[in-house]
Amino acid sequence: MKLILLGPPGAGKGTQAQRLVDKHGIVQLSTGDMLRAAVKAGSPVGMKAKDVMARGELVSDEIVVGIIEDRIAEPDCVNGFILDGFPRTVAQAEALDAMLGRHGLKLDAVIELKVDEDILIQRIETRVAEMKARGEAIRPDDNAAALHKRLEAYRAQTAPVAGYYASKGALHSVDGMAPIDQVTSDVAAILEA
Ligand SMILES: Nc1ncnc2c1ncn2[C@@H]1O[C@H](COP(=O)(O)OP(=O)(O)O)[C@@H](O)[C@H]1O
Repeated sequence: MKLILLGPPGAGKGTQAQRLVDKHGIVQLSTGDMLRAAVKAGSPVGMKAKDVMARGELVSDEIVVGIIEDRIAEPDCVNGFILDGFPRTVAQAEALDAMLGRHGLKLDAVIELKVDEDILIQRIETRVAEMKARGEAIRPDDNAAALHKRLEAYRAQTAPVAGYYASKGALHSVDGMAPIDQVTSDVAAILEA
């Protein structure tokens, strides 16, 4: 199964992706996680991405497309994957179509988690407070200024990606404001259809 989860920061993509991983035995490919790993490792990609990410802006399409193309060719992706945080621009979506075509792969579904914007800031603040309470490291972009930028980047660059898939008849929307288990069953219903 090959899926895309779309939605703004704080929409619950990570939570739902983890449940899909457990249920279907597929892998979660989060470009955010991969980029944070690259930053931590101090690789050339990480060095390019570090400051851009901390500001809450988007890393170049070229970098993330390259990362995803390498990753989907790895053996653990044979059962399928969930793309989380990618594609984040229409150019990335077009590059993904081309790369899937080259690998003879096809997406099963694109699922958008729809959430009111005012709730997002609140959710992320709660997440940060919980992580702090557990003594976990806070992401450098989980501060008010970067968060504002991330939402702005979402509106300007990523919201059009939903339109891109909608125009191909591939987009399914789920109410991301519903309780977590409800979102999970709404997603499951789409995948079973
Ligand atoms: N597909 C992508 N294209 C460009 N930049 C990306 C992409 N995925 C992740 N990033 C970078 O990593 C940061 C964190 O991404 P992510 O972990 O998905 O966070 P969130 O969805 O909570 O904003 C983004 O703000 C951006 O700088």
